[in-house]
Amino acid sequence: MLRIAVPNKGSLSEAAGEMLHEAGYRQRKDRELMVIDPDAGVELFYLRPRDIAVYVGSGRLDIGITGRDLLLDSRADAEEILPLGFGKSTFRFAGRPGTGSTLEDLKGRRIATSYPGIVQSHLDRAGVPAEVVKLDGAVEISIQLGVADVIADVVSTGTTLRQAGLELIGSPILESEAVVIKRRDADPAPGTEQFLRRLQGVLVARKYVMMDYDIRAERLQEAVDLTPGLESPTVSPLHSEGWVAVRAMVPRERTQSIMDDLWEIGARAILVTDIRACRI
Ligand SMILES: Nc1ncnc2c1ncn2[C@@H]1O[C@H](COP(=O)(O)OP(=O)(O)OP(=O)(O)O)[C@@H](O)[C@H]1O
Ligand SMILES: O=P(O)(O)OC[C@H]1O[C@H](OP(=O)(O)OP(=O)(O)O)[C@H](O)[C@@H]1O
Ligand SMILES: [Mg+2]
Repeated sequence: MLRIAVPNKGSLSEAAGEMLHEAGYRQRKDRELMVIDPDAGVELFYLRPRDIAVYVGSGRLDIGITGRDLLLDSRADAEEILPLGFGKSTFRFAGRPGTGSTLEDLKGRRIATSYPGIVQSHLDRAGVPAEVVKLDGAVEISIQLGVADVIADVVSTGTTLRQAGLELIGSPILESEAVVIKRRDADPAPGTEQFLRRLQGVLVARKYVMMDYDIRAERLQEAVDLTPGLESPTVSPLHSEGWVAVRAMVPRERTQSIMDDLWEIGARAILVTDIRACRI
């Protein structure tokens, strides 16, 4: 069975659970640490997100869901194989106003972070010597409390930084999101392809809707240009002479504007439905 590591807590756990549920995997009850789903051929292990790359990198578990930033910080022998589109964040330096505006301004400073691996590599690459202070969390307050001059942390909405009166320094160190990982340079374990196909199906079902409409045959080409589908739209004859029915997947975020444009060229009976599941 495919052994999969899943976040048990923190920012990624709920969204990862939802995605696995939508992909048809059994959900954990209460706070089970392990779930066996014999029908789907997987064993799910609920672990701290920070530890997931370590388990996968060591080969104890076949694949895992974690954050790109956590993967890189761990320096584990694991690699990203599929981005999942949730848990998005950036990783940034910040300090009190006036601390500096570029990476070079961090020279000789004390930098507090829960991600010392990322920060140290970034400083080494840039040739900027600084002292990295490892904290477990709530790093934004460390400057006020006098243990650091600068912080490096996950920024999502920016609210925490604003509340602490801190300003961003330099450009983003990293753009992160949840990713599927496997052991680096190892052949994918049996069942990996099927797992990825299921998750890709969820990603597509979230990103696209199905659009159906009727159009006069002579305007079909214009309509198909508006709704080219993923490969090619389905076109079927209608009982009424000179009309055809078209069915195509369209990006969810463009649904309304595509309906406006279709209407303008004479499409009628435009219907939009959610895709519950798919394999592309
Ligand atoms: N607002 C956010 N705060 C923290 N992490 C976030 C946020 N948005 C996305 N993430 C991502 O979630 C992962 C961090 O999750 P993790 O469970 O380690 O930390 P956490 O959510 O801060 O939980 P904890 O309370 O255990 O510190 C990283 O990949 C990070 O990029
Ligand atoms: O930009 P924002 O939307 O404000 O989110 C980012 C903040 O959220 C996280 O902290 P969390 O609440 O997980 O506490 P922690 O620092 O103890 O991990 C993260 O470490 C930042 O502090
Ligand atoms: Mg946190």
